[in-house]
Amino acid sequence: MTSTEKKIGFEELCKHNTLEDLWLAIDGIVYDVTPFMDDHPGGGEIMLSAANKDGTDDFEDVGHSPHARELLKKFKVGVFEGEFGDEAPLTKKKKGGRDDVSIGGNAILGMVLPILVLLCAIMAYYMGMQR
Ligand code: HEM
Repeated sequence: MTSTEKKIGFEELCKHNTLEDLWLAIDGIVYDVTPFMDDHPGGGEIMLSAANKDGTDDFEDVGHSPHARELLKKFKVGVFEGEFGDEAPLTKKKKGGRDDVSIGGNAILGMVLPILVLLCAIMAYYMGMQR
């Protein structure tokens, strides 16, 4: 690594997460694999799954050949700096908001109501038999 190398953080990495513009962070190096999209033997789409994160495991899990590793070198744009986040900053969604609570409430109501109806039906049946 030299000091003139471009340093790329998580936020910048996540700005390039489409089929038309894709950067991957593999082993601490960031690669602009956009020109390779159409030529990738595994297809372009599969490389998208390694966007917005440390793509090292995805790359290694496939067992890429030394030829693939050699090819990778020419797409280098810089080195990754900092921490990887859980989600892409631009697509981050709020979790645990009021909507979540109301969805959970409805789900419970949807389960409890049929059980109550069933219990009432069973009680009514037995009360009818005792007469
Ligand atoms: C990290 C995301 C990536 C995933 C998930 C991925 C997945 C795959 C898969 C599934 C294959 C097998 C295709 C088949 O035979 O059906 C493959 C092959 C290949 N990939 Fe990738 N790939 C990724 C990134 C890359 C990158 C960045 C390069 C190079 C720039 C690359 C170069 C190759 C090459 C040359 C092959 C042919 C087999 C070999 O030489 O290993 N891949 N990849």
